[in-house]
Amino acid sequence: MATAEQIKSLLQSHYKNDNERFTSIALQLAAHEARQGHLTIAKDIKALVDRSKTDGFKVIRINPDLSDLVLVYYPENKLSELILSNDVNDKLQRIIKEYKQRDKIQKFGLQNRRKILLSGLPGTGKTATASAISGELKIPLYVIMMDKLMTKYMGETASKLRQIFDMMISNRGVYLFDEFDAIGAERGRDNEVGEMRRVLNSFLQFIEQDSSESIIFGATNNIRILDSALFRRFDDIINYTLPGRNDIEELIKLKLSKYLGNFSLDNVIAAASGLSHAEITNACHDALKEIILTDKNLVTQKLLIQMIKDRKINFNL
Ligand SMILES: Nc1ncnc2c1ncn2[C@@H]1O[C@H](COP(=O)(O)OP(=O)(O)OP(=O)(O)O)[C@@H](O)[C@H]1O
Repeated sequence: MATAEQIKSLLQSHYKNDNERFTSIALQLAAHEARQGHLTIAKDIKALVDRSKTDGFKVIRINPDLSDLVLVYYPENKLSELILSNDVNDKLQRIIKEYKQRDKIQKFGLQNRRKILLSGLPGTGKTATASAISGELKIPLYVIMMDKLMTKYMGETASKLRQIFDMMISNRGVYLFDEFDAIGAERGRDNEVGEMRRVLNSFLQFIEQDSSESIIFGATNNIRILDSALFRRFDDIINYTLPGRNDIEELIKLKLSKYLGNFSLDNVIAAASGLSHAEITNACHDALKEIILTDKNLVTQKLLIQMIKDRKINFNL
């Protein structure tokens, strides 16, 4: 029989949504039963744990009040799939390292860095970063629907925000506030509407008080309009820039892999200069689709440049 202590630990990890701990206690239980000679029950517990690993922990309860405001994902992305500057990569690795060893850090009265502002032009990898961190840490990604929060729930935005911050405690995960400027615009700026000011003040208070284990990302294309009071509430600010020459080359090789023909990428890189990672990715996908539909094996220089130029024309770049 499981000890009362083990059952208590199982319940605690379940309520805290701590899958790693839950699994580890369940396996301890199986070992305990096996030592007692209860081999069938030990085998059953082990099989259940294995099954939950392959099925993934997909059953996550979200407060019904938030079900149309918070989307949940279980990404399997990795940071290595992103082309990032060394500086950005170092900062993200540090978030992962500190998160994984948060218990050790907390023993010294310190906190792992987990409130992060991502800033940069559209399509440079901010959302993809939140997804990759979630995949690396094997915790769910919760995306807050900012437009709904600010429009449909106008008048109750602050109380919804309160519920979202409560959820960070009960559902450990990566929380992404995309288009963060919707909340964070400077208090004096065009938000003479009292409600907007109240929302920002509430957010400042909630993020300051937050002591959950979740990772919070705010993402913005327009950091200059953010209220300066926000900056010190974040543990780090990470700046994303358009890809440089080497980044473009790496990105194209990553996206086209074995379908990239054997030619110098110099002219392609020149054509792609000024485009974001997302636009270059889309041009690569366009080129791939073209060779699939025309039964070709490799993407040529001419085709790739054409797809890049089409993107520039279509999107007026
Ligand atoms: N740095 C990157 N490395 C590799 N691929 C990238 C990178 N940035 C973007 N991409 C590709 O472009 C897609 C869209 O990018 P993403 O949504 O992360 O951009 P964003 O910075 O969040 O843009 P927005 O500000 O418009 O939300 C990604 O899913 C990925 O396929």
